[in-house]
Amino acid sequence: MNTRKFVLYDDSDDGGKDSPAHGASLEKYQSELNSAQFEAVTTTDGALLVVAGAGTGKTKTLTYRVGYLIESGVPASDILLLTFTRRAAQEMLARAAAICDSRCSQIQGGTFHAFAHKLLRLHASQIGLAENFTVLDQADAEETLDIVRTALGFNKKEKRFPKKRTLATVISTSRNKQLPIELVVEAQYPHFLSFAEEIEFLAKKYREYKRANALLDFDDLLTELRDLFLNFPELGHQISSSLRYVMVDEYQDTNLVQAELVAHFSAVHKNVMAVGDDAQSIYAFRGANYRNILDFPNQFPECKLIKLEENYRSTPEILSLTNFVINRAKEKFTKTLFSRKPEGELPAIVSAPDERFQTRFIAQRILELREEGVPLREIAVLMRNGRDSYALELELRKRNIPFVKFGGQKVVEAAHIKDFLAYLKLIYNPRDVISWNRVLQLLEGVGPKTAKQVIEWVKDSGSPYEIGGVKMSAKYAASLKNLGDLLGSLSSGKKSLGETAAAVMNYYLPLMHEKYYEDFPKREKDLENFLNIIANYQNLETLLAELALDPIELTAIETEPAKPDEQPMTLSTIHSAKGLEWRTVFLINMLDGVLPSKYAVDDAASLDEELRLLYVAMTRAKSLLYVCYPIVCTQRGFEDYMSNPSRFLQKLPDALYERILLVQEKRKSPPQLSGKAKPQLQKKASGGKNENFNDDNLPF
Ligand SMILES: Nc1ncnc2c1ncn2[C@@H]1O[C@H](COP(=O)(O)OP(=O)(O)OP(=O)(O)O)[C@@H](O)[C@H]1O
Repeated sequence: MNTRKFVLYDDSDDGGKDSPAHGASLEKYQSELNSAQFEAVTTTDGALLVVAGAGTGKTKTLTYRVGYLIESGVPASDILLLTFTRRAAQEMLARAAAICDSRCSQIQGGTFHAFAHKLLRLHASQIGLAENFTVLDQADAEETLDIVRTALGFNKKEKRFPKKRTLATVISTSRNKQLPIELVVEAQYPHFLSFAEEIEFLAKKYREYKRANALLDFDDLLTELRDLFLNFPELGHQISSSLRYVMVDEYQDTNLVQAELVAHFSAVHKNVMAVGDDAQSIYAFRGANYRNILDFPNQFPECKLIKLEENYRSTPEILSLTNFVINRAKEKFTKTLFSRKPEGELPAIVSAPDERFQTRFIAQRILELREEGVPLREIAVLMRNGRDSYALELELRKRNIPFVKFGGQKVVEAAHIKDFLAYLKLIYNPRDVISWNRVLQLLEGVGPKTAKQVIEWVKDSGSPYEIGGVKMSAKYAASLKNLGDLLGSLSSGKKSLGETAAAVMNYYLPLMHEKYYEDFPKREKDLENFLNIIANYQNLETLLAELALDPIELTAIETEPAKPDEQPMTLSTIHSAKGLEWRTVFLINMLDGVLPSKYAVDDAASLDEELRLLYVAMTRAKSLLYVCYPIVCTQRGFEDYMSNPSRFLQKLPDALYERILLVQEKRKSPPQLSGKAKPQLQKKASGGKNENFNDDNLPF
């Protein structure tokens, strides 16, 4: 890595001030951690790499290390803990606070992007960034690319030019993997190779456009911060001096820029700990490089390595199956995970006649588990794609089973919320062209052409909210003036965030009524719930940044508030289930083409990543694991076809699992399924006959 260091102050003579004072009572740590975990917690100085398998206590180790450092007298603000999601950070800090005290919640941290955002805001003026820069979320970044693409006339090429989403992927991959655009196009979109030069040019123009309009996309947050360290060494030194202890979770999913940032953060004190599991690397598609974890000892030559191999999460039965599955990966780093937990039930493979049966099986089984005393919050249904659970969501609602969903559509992706947020974004940054485009086109009669004219005026104007003065046909004058007056009056900062949001809501509701007449009541309810969420944020800047950096799931506002005495169960994509655990896990739609994805089957490295994804999913289960697939699937709502169970389920040793067949019987006891017959479980030891089931195998 080409990193130049400019160490301007000499901190070497600090009398060992980095070492914690060891005021912590070691007994607590010794009794609750195994010896490897204890070593990882108490080895605070220097570089440390903790490589560990699933469920071996990485999170626990990090949490206890935070507690240990704080109890040893390290000020919370000197500690940086980087996690993969904000949720993970919040959970970890809450757990740390339970071990130690509330000081733990004061440590610095969050995701790489959020921490980078915080530092860039803080130092914007010093490094030549506009202070009110806007963070582009994924959708906004694509819109911006579209604007640039259209301005360059690339959308009018005779041959099909790549769409905005493809362009965004190519540009982002090239930046995250630090590869030339041409190589990325060749590897991922060879049919667009003839456009490589244009894409390169477009990427350059996109960069310029963002700079000119004070816009930063996600990748910029990381690279701008990296550049801060490279170009402003004194400032960089000041930042790393303040970070005495740096800890990074999920290191296997960092990309090259993130690895560079870790080196910069820890450049002064050199106390850096990375924790990760190469078998759980599932973000290569976003530029993550699991080799970072292998390179860590090279990056930090005096690095100590600690392995965690005792799995505390799962029963030996679940562990045997997951060990077998991950050992099929072509490229792997062998770890021998073992469990001392008492024996439990074999994991089950459930072949359902069709998707409806799969859904009914899961809903019914959840109710049974609840009857048996398993709290709903200890149950999760995991899936490859967010859309895989739509039918199940309906069924759960029908049966009044409360759930939250992670990894599905985000609040900010829903059209009406996007509209609503566009006003707030304009109040914050009146030069946000994408938001202007959106809100202008909500006005009656205003189409893309008129919106463009107004935007051109806004760009050149010193007082962008005064759009009422734009020379336009009289039919728009009043509505433009209204809009400009609203935004202008709310931009003064005199109103609280809640009051601002309420005023926007008042203005927007009649427009929403026009635009979404069909399902207006539902959308209105969404917005009301969204206003409640907004009430938790301190100000507009924090709200917009956090929504972009860590979007809220749509079901979080759609679902009825959970009963206070019963926390909901979880539906989640596998990617969003990372780091979490539940007593019972259902994995649905385990079909070839889904997991592994049809886009991955021709490439060994991609197949390995899919296998790791399955491994992550299965290792979330503590006691019960159900791997389900429908034998017959339906596409476009009416065409049935025979599916293939995932190739990863083939040739599994019989001793590692049992099969469950779903049998439909007339009910003797009171009906639960709206008077219809309900499917019964029929367990079958896998003993030798594990060929795929078809309708003939099913006893009905
Ligand atoms: N030393 C220990 N003694 C008892 N239980 C432990 C110990 N270490 C971890 N556990 C428990 O094991 C489970 C898994 O731990 P944790 O979530 O920290 O693992 P992890 O390595 O982060 O898992 P993954 O990477 O799979 O998400 C948790 O329920 C945790 O409380």
